[in-house]
Amino acid sequence: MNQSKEQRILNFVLQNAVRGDPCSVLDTIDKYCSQKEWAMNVGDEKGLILDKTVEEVNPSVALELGTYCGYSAVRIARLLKAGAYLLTVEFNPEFAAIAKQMIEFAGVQDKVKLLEGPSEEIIPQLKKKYEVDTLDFVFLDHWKDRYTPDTILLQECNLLRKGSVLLADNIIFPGAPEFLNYIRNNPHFQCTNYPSHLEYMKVGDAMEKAVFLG
Ligand SMILES: O=C(NCCCCCn1ccnc1)c1cc(-c2ccc(F)cc2)cc(O)c1O
Ligand SMILES: [Mg+2]
Repeated sequence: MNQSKEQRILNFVLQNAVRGDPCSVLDTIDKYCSQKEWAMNVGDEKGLILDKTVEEVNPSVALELGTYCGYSAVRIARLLKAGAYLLTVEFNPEFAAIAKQMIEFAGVQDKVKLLEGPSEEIIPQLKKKYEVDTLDFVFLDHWKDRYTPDTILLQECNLLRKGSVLLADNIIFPGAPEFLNYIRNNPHFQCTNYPSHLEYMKVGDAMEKAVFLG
């Protein structure tokens, strides 16, 4: 059975990156996806915006929606302080299996909990099943039409506190127009736009940061 693109990306990392070195895993994925096969990792350019936001927030508890191959989970986890952790949600079992191996190879598995399933089912379980109080940081990178309903769900489940930071990928391409309209017109959020480019391409894209005001 011929391999998936995601399996080829993982194999390239296993053969070319340095085990236990998150930066080498990120660089190797970026090399493969810019030179051989495009893939929907947040990438190196938008990755810098993600890095700066994570460093600014310095979260104790972070949530990622949309794990894919684990690139942004490794990117976020490598910056977390001792005792801090990332919960990452992936709907697709094949992607989750790849991401698990990627996260372990990078050596950040002790900081990352990979949750497999639909975000609308997992979010309501975070407090009781995963012992979350509130989330300091949320990275939205899953289905673009889920950004708004899941942001509403996070609020309904009391998972946000004054100062919680949301960062959303793909505001321009593929685009999340309904989310942009929702979040920018919501008095409970303070928004900032970060223009950038679609991963590995010259196409314009952007990230949107939204701080929950309580
Ligand atoms: O669809 C995207 N991500 C969601 C993937 C499925 C998430 C499944 N899931 C996980 C948890 N709950 C649900 C995405 C797409 C593109 C893109 C850009 C150009 C193009 F021509 C085609 C595609 C670029 C991204 O940066 C993206 O993030
Ligand atoms: Mg994305």
